[in-house]
Amino acid sequence: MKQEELADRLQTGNCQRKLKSNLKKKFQCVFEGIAKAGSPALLNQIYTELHITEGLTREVNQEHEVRQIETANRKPHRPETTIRQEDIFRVQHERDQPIRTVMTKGVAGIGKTVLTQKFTLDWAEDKTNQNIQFIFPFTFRELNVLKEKKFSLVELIHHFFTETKGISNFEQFQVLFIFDGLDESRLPLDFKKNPVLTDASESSSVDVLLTNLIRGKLLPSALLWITTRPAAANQIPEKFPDRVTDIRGFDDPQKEEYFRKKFRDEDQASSIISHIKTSQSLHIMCHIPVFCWITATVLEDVLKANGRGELPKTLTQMYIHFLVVQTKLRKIKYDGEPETDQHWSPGSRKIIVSLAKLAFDQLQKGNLIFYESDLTECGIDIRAASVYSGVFTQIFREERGLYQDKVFCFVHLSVQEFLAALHVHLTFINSGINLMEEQLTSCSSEVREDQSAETDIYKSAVDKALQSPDGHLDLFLRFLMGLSLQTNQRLLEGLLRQTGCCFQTNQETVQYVKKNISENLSAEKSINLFHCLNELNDRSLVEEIQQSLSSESLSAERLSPAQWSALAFILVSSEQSLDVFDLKKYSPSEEAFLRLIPVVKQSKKALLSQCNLSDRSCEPLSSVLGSSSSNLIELNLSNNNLRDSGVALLCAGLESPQCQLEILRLSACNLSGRSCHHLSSVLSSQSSSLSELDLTNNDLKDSGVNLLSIGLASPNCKLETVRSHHSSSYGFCNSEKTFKSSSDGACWSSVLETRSEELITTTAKQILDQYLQLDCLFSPSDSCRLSIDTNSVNRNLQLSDGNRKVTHVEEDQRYPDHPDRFDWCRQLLCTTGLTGRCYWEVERKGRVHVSVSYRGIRRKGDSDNCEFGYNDKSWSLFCSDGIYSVYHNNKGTSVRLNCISSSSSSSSSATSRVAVYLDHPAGTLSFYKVCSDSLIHIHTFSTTFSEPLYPGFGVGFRPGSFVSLCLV
Ligand SMILES: Nc1ncnc2c1ncn2[C@@H]1O[C@H](COP(=O)(O)OP(=O)(O)OP(=O)(O)O)[C@@H](O)[C@H]1O
Repeated sequence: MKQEELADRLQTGNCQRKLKSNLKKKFQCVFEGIAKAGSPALLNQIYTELHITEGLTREVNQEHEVRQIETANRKPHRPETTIRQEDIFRVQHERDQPIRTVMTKGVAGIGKTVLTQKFTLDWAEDKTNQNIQFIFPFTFRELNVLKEKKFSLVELIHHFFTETKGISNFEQFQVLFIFDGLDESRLPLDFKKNPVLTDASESSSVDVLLTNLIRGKLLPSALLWITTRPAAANQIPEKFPDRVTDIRGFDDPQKEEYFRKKFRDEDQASSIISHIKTSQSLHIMCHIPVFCWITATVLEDVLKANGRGELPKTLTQMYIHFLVVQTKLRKIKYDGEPETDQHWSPGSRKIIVSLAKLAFDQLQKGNLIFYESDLTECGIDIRAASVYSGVFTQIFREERGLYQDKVFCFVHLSVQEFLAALHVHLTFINSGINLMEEQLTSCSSEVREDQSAETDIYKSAVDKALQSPDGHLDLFLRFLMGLSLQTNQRLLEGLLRQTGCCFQTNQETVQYVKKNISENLSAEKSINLFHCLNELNDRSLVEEIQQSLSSESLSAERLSPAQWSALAFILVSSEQSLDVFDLKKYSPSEEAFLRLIPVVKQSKKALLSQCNLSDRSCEPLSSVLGSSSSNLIELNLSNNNLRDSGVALLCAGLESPQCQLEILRLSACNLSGRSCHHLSSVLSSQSSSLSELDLTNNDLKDSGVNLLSIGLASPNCKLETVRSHHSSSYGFCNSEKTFKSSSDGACWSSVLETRSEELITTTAKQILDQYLQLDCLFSPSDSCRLSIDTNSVNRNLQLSDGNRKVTHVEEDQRYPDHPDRFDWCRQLLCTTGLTGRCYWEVERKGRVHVSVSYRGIRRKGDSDNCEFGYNDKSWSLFCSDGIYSVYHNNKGTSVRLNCISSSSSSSSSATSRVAVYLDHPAGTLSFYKVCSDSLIHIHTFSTTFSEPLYPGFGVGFRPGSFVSLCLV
């Protein structure tokens, strides 16, 4: 080796060692606001793994066409990949292209900065990624300050990392640049206009250096890692990042791990964890690490006070508590005063008021690091600032800048955002000035004390936040909304002069936020406005989200996984009851289902029928069923292509001792007898709570029923109702058979009785035989006697036979006018709205509609809104001679009956019988043709009925057609 080369190597080694050593010093302690107080937290000790996933695509700033192609190409089954921190640049498969640029997105406080620090520390400690020779971690905060200056890339490196001054060419090394906090960037980053720069020794603005690094023109061999809050990600054109990752925060075990690491005392950690679990919203909120840290601080205080005081539920409440705790600590520590409820001394009030002003002024300007001059501008004396950072150690901090000059910042950006909102609020309360108006100088801001002035603040804050291209006012807006609630203001008593944001103002703000949601916003902006509604404690938040998704103003198709989890977070943390989860109200898709699993887990009843689910959904659903925190009691999975493989997965959860499920509907799930094997084992498991099982419209065959009966015969089986539908060799042609056990002596009793006896000798076949011999199709208690609502009968329908028969006639009948009367459609309704399980039969001749309808169906005129089956309020079977079609919401399907008996009455003069079985709670409506000894299944509607259903008939086609109610 030549001497020169050797010298170079030594030089490089030296620089690397020094850089590693300095980075180790810089990052081994994580500043959690306690550094000054004496016991810095070691990053390696507190670092808890985060859930990081590879984002499928960027969802922002895309051309319309590109979006369409991308949506079409997106493979729905592509599994979500979890990435470990140290593998952020590692390709998944050998054949994948190398990764040069990674963009990591994550909401405020999710741990982006800490993640980059941990990555760098592990490298500096020689643990990971040793193929990289130099890591240069930059923050946009620091780069903003150099906005006006000129550097070459090499000079910029030397400027921040003096250790590497001996190296003038980095091309020969594997270098990684980290740029943390793109959302904080004040550089224009104009990729269209900035000139191309390829020479690392040529001087230019920091902005040009950065755009060229990202373009790959400058130092193309270097790796780049950019982190950002999601709303600001669109500053980098989509084509540049080779990988986009999302930080999803802590999952439940990681939350616990965080608190166990933070509180070394096991008892203290356990009681903090169990405290958090008592509040659903707090527990959910803790998936964001910065909230874990704030919660830890707040709860430590709550526990000291023997658990007194209400737990914070919203973000604003959390930060208010945090501020109060800090003020209390300051009072005890520095003023030496005893702990009382009066923690706001004039001194602490003054400090917080000044810091809040500083926070707002600087946030407006986009500054997150402040110099002495910034502080003086805000009226803060520099000596006072040092004192503030010394006493409010967990709010404000003093650091040494590059040249050892003093710089200040808030301990976390979210704290600055909270205090900025507090300042806007305080200013209005104290002086009536609306700081959110366009001109921000106090002399030009109008002073208005009236109520509309207060609403104006919130409206203009919403406008401003929506205008911000990088979302830098998003969190601020959430806090401002939260502070408008009186309940929250009360928590700040002593700091705030009591105010009165009245209900009216609150409602107007809510309406304004909703109006904006309905306008075509980006997903990020909509989601932030949902957060705002949550802060405003708005009760219609859940419907608002459902409406946005179903009206496509928030396109379910284009939401990223992280955006879905934000929605799930908002839904779960909203105080609204989510007892019934109806997936169709959000988006009837597997994607939506998988993303909203936390909401499913919280609900008691999950309606997932006809939602395009496959066996892919069954594994996560199974783990919900098996989880001790799941509330699910009823699950409707009917009409999804789950197949046997799905049911097998589902059964693992059903067999779990934690599973509390009582009702399971698997009608038309493409199941064969194989599913029965698994279900049977669930039924015989001791812990199973299943009392109702619907397996209709599956091809179980005799062998399946046979297998099922083994479970049914188990002494552990708690099943009371099972519905199965099978074609069998026992003579039931494609018919549905309902077996119901109840104390009134219905069909299943014999099986159940047998079950309680000595079963060891009873074979499944015997049991099967027993119940197939039972000759009843429905429980007698289900049959119901209908009577016609005479006020609804159309004048061309004649009543006879004690009002049990209606016949189409030409001459008008003399019925009085009535609002309920169908004036044009030849229809009628029955008197009673049905909500349970009901069975009825009618005799018919000619072309008739046998229907059910909500009471609200239109009665006047000839529109689709009146006619059975042509609107969303009614479901109908149209029977002609030997022809059947079913209709709902203007969609018709004709049904072919394969049974021989179906052709027996095809003559137009013949009458025939139709049976209807409504299971309102299960959401099924079945029609049958009645043969002499059996029912022939025609069609089953599977849906969710939201109102009572009224049987009705349409006899509209030819005089002489009739419908007559039968006595069953
Ligand atoms: N992996 C982790 N383990 C333990 N604590 C963490 C972790 N990540 C973050 N934290 C805690 O959360 C706080 C906020 O994290 P961080 O500053 O990295 O968030 P961020 O995503 O960069 O936020 P912002 O977008 O607001 O800048 C940290 O100060 C630390 O207390």
